[in-house]
Amino acid sequence: MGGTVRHQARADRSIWRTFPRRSGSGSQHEDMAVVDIPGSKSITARALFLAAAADGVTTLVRPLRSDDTEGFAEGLTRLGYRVGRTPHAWQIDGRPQGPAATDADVYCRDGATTARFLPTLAAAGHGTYRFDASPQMRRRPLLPLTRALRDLGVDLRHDEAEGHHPLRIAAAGVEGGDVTLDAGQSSQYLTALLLLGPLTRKGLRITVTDLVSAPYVEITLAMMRTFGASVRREGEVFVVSPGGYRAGTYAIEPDASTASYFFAAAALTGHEVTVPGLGTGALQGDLGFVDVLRRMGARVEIGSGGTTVAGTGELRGLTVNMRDISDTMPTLAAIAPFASGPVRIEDVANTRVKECDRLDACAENLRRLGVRVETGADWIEIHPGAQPVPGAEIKTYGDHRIVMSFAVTGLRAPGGVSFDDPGCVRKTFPAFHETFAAWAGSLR
Ligand SMILES: O=C(O)C1=C[C@@H](OP(=O)(O)O)[C@@H](O)[C@H](O)C1
Ligand SMILES: C=C(OP(=O)(O)O)C(=O)O
Repeated sequence: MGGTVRHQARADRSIWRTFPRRSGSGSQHEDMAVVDIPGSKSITARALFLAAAADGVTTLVRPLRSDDTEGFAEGLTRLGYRVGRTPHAWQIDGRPQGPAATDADVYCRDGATTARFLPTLAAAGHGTYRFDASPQMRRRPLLPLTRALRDLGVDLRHDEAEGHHPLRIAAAGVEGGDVTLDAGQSSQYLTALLLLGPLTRKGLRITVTDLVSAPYVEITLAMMRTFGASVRREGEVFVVSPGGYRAGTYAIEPDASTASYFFAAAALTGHEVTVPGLGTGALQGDLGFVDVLRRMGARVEIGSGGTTVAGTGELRGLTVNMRDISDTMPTLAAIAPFASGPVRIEDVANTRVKECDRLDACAENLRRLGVRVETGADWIEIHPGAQPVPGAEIKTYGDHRIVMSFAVTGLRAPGGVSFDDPGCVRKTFPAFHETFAAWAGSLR
């Protein structure tokens, strides 16, 4: 897709014209919307791994259908697993079959969950497996994980750059035992090892020296238990028992990081949005983004059936630590120019090793929008100015979150925003532009 998509403030029926006044309880908003958000990428990826590793046929209900998860499912097919699809469910047969089970080439596309989780599934098998990924994913690190796998006796070689794809594994099962891991750059290293634990002969005892994105590990632990594994945490040590996984039926909840764009847009424009299926009991830490919006002045209700965010006309500046929810850092950076004071986001060094260097990408695009911004090794500070934000072409760096975040900015920028690569949203939300434009257009 070329640079044809544009998200723009509406001059005729402006969605940012006036903010409803807050008074009393309940909703005073004329403008209400319910948005169905596609399934969680992180939960779909884990569910695919767990289903493949389980002892029978598993049905995944409402999996995310996007490039990352299609790539994960294709990877499983390459490794000899049967994946059946209907529009709303995928069925995975947990027994790899045919020659692919012992000799396979897997292409992980842009997906770090695929590129980091699938090699550990392969390591638990018996055969020769080669993994490669897109240029974007090849640049992203995985050395702490591959080092830990080698420490556990896995015969693993990086074919080109040490600690990066492509890599090959001559697998003969994993005995298990003690291993130490630094997950200060990515929690996905720890998730990959945890998922492997029940497939080893003796189980795993993983000592973690540092950890970012900790709520993603909670998702992993919860889902492993649902699939019948025994795992416990003793401070910095994670103890996983052998015994494999049980097949079953698993329903995927909506993606909380994706929902952040709609929540942020509501807070920014003074409208109200409800995302069903993502409420109390949700597994994903990124739902915590609504607490940031609440601190800024939005009204937030998290109920058993879903979450509602309503803009109040107030969008206060703040300082916030986003170590646990850093996928929503660009969402906050993109609405920060409209806050009443500076917005400082801290402890997000790992966002520099995502699909792109997100601190630099946010700073670059905010500057294109005429906004003053400063960055450091692990922080960004955005200074709203007195002038309106005119709009700009956004440099995406092939990063879906840069596109989806700055689409929100476009709702308040009279000149709107356009993108050099709008299609990169395919990674997690192929229908983003249509869905977002239709939703924004429905607001009065
Ligand atoms: O485990 C997961 O599904 C994810 C963990 C996070 O990555 P890091 O742990 O690398 O921060 C997050 O950014 C990514 O989108 C998904
Ligand atoms: C960082 C992300 O993806 P991943 O690490 O799974 O490729 C993301 O979706 O923002």
